[in-house]
Amino acid sequence: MSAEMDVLPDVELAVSVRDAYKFYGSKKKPVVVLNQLNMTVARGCIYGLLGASGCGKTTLLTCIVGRRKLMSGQILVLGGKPGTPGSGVPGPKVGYMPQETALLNEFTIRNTMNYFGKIYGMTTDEVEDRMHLLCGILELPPKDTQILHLSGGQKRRVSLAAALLHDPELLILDEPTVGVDPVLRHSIWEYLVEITQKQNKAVIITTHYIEEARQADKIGLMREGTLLAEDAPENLIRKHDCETLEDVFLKLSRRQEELKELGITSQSRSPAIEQSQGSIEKEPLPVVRVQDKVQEERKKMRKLKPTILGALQSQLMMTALRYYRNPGSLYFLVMFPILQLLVFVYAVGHEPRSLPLAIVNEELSFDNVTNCVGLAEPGCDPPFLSCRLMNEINPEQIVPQFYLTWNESLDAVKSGKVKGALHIGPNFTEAWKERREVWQEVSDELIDDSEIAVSLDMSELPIAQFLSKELLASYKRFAKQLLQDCNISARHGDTPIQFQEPIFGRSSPNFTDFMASGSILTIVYFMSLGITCVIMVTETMEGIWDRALVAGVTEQEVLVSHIVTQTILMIIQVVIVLTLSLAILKLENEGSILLIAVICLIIGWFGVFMGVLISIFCSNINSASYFSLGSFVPVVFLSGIAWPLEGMVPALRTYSEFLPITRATTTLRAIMSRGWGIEYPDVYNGFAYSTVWTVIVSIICFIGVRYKK
Ligand SMILES: Nc1ncnc2c1ncn2[C@@H]1O[C@H](COP(=O)(O)OP(=O)(O)OP(=O)(O)O)[C@@H](O)[C@H]1O
Repeated sequence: MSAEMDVLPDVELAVSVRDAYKFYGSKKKPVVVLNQLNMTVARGCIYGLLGASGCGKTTLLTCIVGRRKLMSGQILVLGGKPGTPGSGVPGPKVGYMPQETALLNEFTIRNTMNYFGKIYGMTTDEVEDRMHLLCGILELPPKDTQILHLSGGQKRRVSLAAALLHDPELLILDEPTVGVDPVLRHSIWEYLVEITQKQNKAVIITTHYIEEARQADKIGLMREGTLLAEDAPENLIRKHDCETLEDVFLKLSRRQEELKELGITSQSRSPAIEQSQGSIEKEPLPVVRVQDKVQEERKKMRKLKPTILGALQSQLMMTALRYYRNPGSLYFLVMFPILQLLVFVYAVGHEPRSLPLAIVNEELSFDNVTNCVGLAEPGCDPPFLSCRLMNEINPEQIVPQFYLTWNESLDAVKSGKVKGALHIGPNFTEAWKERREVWQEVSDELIDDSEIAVSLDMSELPIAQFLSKELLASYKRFAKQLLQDCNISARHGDTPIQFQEPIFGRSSPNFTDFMASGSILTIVYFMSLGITCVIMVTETMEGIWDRALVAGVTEQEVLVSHIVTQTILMIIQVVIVLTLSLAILKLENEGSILLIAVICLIIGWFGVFMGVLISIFCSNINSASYFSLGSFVPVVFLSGIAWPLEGMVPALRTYSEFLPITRATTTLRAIMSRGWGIEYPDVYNGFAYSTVWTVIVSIICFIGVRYKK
């Protein structure tokens, strides 16, 4: 058989498949789907491909349109090998209606036709003319009806119209009449007969209605990856002495089983497969003239050439309509970055407030303890110094809860009622006075009496640290004031380390400033990644991606159109995030807004390409979501966004510093907090690293997109 392929292809053959072999899975455990299959489809012929579910029909059709490759064997379509330059397949020569409707719910019928028309390179007028014709033939609802509101059968007809839109030479229809009522099914067949007979086009059609296939000129009966027979329906019925095609199929299936039991594989008996040789003898079918306009239309159609511009226009139109008709998505696009930023700014990094602290003041009776009102007298010799100390505690930050004994206060800490306990002994004031007088010879006992014991719940580190800081500050204020009142320099009460005005940042920095740069980049990165990934996986699942490729646009061209569209969305989000964080929330920024915007855009692009990469390897939304969500925690914790890199285990730190978001975070922090420009290594390193990473991932995407599932 393959020798036949070496001679010049028969120009009257629309499709010729020889010894097609294909399996899914690994070489070790192959699931053979096409097994030395031969098939011949002439021009001017309707070829009905029949077979049980799962026998490999769709796989065969996708190989014919060039979307899948055979492991061995050959396919010629309209004289060329699908997928080779100049073959025109995939391309406008072929019209493909996949099994799934492959339509966008957000579109109207008109939008759908314009979308595919633009991909094919048709003008708006050409699309309008063809749409008008096809709407009549396929009895489509009004053109401005949204796909979402169509029934299953109506959607299939719109999908069929999309396959017919550009008037292709070869039509490949995977179950076009499912869910279509008998009357309309009849008129669809009439139309197919019309275009094959009058325009010499070829149609390959799969259907589950075996008797419907009697209207085909030739039938291929497929089972377990091979064709059991291939001939005109009447010939098959006559040859096998059956009454219906169904009987023929059952008879041939039984024979295949018997041959299998005898150990005769399809490969060894391939030449014996029943095929009609030479031209197809066909009974003239009772053709009802649908419309002679078809002929005129065809003359009007010029040679179409899909372009990247057309793909881009379609992509932009699709994205705009998706957001217009889906307010939820628009909300996600605009409001999510705003919400995320607001949550970050108002929830992270601020000093804790209203922390309950158990206080045991043995200097006072319990009644007096609860309020030191009137007891915190000024001067060098006040009666209750402990009340002076209490007054220094900021009640907005620390809420005192008074206890009688130290044990009771410790129990309160253990039971979680308070965050810590503070103890002032009965001789506190006396001890302080004595300390002041006998400064040189202070005994241990005196030091004990003047000490304030504090016991904290250290399980919540930030709170414990904050309480320690606040209590130390309160003590300092108390000590300094007392010294001042006693005419001693307040500086004696200070620690000998004096912190001057900071070189960068604020005197009392908060964690929000530290995390701001990383949070801005994380929001930009994950929003870009998420949106790109979801849109690309959805399009693949909806069959839109495949349809665009069958129309003749390359994977790379579709990818470029996606990247341009996603870039527009990403720029919108960067503008939102930066306006909110810098202009409205006024996060600390000492640097150039241009540099901030550029690093955000680079990370946004990195997110877009990572989204593309995930969509290449994940064939459904679930796995893509798991992948995206799973990468969130490592990115946040490894990039030094939440904790300084200096605090990481050394090996992990080396690895983290290699990551693009880590460098970009350091860069953005340097720009925003220190006002550094591009001349500083911390700044240009981040730009260089994230750019190189983005370029590497984009190259992988452009190569890998060919293998997109
Ligand atoms: N991408 C894939 N990976 C692995 N197996 C696959 C893949 N696509 C299809 N198969 C398997 O290959 C076999 C043939 O599938 P195919 O879709 O070609 O059958 P079909 O005849 O078109 O079925 P139906 O009439 O139900 O659409 C099935 O067993 C299917 O599970």
